[in-house]
Amino acid sequence: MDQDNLQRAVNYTNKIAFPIPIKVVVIDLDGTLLDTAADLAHAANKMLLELGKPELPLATIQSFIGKGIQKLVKRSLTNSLDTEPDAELFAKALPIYERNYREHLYTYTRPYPGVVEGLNALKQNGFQLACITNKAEAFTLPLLRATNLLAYFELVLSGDSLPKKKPDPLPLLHACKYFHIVPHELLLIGDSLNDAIAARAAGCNIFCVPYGYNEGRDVRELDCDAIVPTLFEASKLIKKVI
Ligand SMILES: O=C(O)COP(=O)(O)O
Ligand SMILES: [Mg+2]
Repeated sequence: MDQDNLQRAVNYTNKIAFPIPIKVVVIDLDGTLLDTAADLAHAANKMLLELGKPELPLATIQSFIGKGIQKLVKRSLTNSLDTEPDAELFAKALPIYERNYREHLYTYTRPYPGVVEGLNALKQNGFQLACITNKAEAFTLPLLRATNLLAYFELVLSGDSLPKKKPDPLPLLHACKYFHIVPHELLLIGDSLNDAIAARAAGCNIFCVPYGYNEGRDVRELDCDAIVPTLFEASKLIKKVI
């Protein structure tokens, strides 16, 4: 299946029976609910400018999204995925980044096509909804509020809500306890390896969207149950169990 078709049709990557019986749907934020890359990149380039460093292209910064704000700052400072920046430089850069991001949190940020329709369909079909993101809570809640998405979610877990974030299974296992369900009754919908690894480690179902970030890699590399073009299409692949 080529990229264009991937954006249009469901790609069943796992030979399991659909619709999958599910009780709770957990949805990732950056790259799944909201297209946040332009505002995240704007703050990163403002930070680089203030530090006297060269700006980076949007596509490069987009590939740095996925493991939270601190990692995004480290990656932007070093222009690489895994190099540690000088500790002093990082300590100086982080508050600059946070200030710039706070000031332009939702200038360009919008829900992706099919998100609102998908959330409405999931609610109508009786699913309980949660949002689990690696984004810091100080940014998650204002963003969900500003885009009118907050009211859909009974539980919101951010990157700093618990001692560990995705790809660790802890946030998903925490959600299972919160909703009194077992992991296979939970479906995570995400855009990246952090979601896929966390879901598999927790024993949850996982769908991926092809329009997100995935740290710059092809979404077809991920171990997931289906690649769904929109949240609305995802809602047709699960059935509510009591
Ligand atoms: O904050 C990030 O880097 C990614 O956040 P996400 O888990 O919502 O994709
Ligand atoms: Mg994401």
